[in-house]
Amino acid sequence: METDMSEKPLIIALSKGRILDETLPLLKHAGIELLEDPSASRKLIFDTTRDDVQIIIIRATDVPPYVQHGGADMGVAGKDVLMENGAEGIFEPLDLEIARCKLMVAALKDAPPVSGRLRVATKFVNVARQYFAQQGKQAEIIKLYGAMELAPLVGLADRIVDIVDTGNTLRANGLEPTETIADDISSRVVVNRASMKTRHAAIQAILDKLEQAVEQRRETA
Ligand SMILES: Nc1ncnc2c1ncn2[C@@H]1O[C@H](COP(=O)(O)OP(=O)(O)OP(=O)(O)O)[C@@H](O)[C@H]1O
Ligand SMILES: O=P(O)(O)OC[C@H]1O[C@H](OP(=O)(O)OP(=O)(O)O)[C@H](O)[C@@H]1O
Repeated sequence: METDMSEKPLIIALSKGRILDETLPLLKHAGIELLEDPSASRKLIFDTTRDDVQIIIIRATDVPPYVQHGGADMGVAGKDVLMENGAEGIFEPLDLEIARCKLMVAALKDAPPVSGRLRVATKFVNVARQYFAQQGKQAEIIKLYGAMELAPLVGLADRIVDIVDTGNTLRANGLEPTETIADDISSRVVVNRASMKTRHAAIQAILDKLEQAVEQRRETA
């Protein structure tokens, strides 16, 4: 095992919203707490109660590339984002069991079957392309960055591929799920491959504490 000779703090990448909110209590168990409230700051990099750990707050979809290319040693990302991005160069050692949801295909309620090429609107273009190819269905994938539910309503697409939790967003827009692509989406800890070697002791200690926190929460749930 290589020794960590680095003086640099270990960097953990999180994204604003549910991942930050649900990961912070788990990190607290590892003695890592933010020294300031990120919602009251324009900063992107934050000191923590541990001198050797900093937290960066970036877009959810940017966590994999940051970790992959060493801009962060570790991070937390939704499995959906990891499936879309590809997991080359990153380890995925722990399921935090937070932000649970499904990745589904949806259509207008009672939509007739489509003959020929399906038009599919999504931000998960790689996942969608692969899924419809596996199903042997021809699909034209339309890349959107949000509000996918709108696309079938205005005739932009026949189907969407999106995250579904309660199903409220689909229902509110007259849509219904038609197929499940993945029913086990949750947020995972990801670790840069090189960091896993060079900073193994520090990273493993954090992973162990996070795992304990996940188990404790599971027992009290
Ligand atoms: N409604 C939901 N319920 C539960 N988990 C969800 C829900 N929506 C998304 N998630 C999960 O949480 C992760 C983060 O979602 P979040 O909405 O915080 O960011 P985002 O909108 O995907 O990112 P950004 O706004 O930066 O583009 C997603 O990758 C997914 O795994
Ligand atoms: O099945 P539901 O419980 O309605 O959840 C599904 C919705 O949640 C996500 O959006 P989110 O609330 O994260 O908003 P955003 O993608 O615009 O950030 C997703 O993009 C869906 O629109």
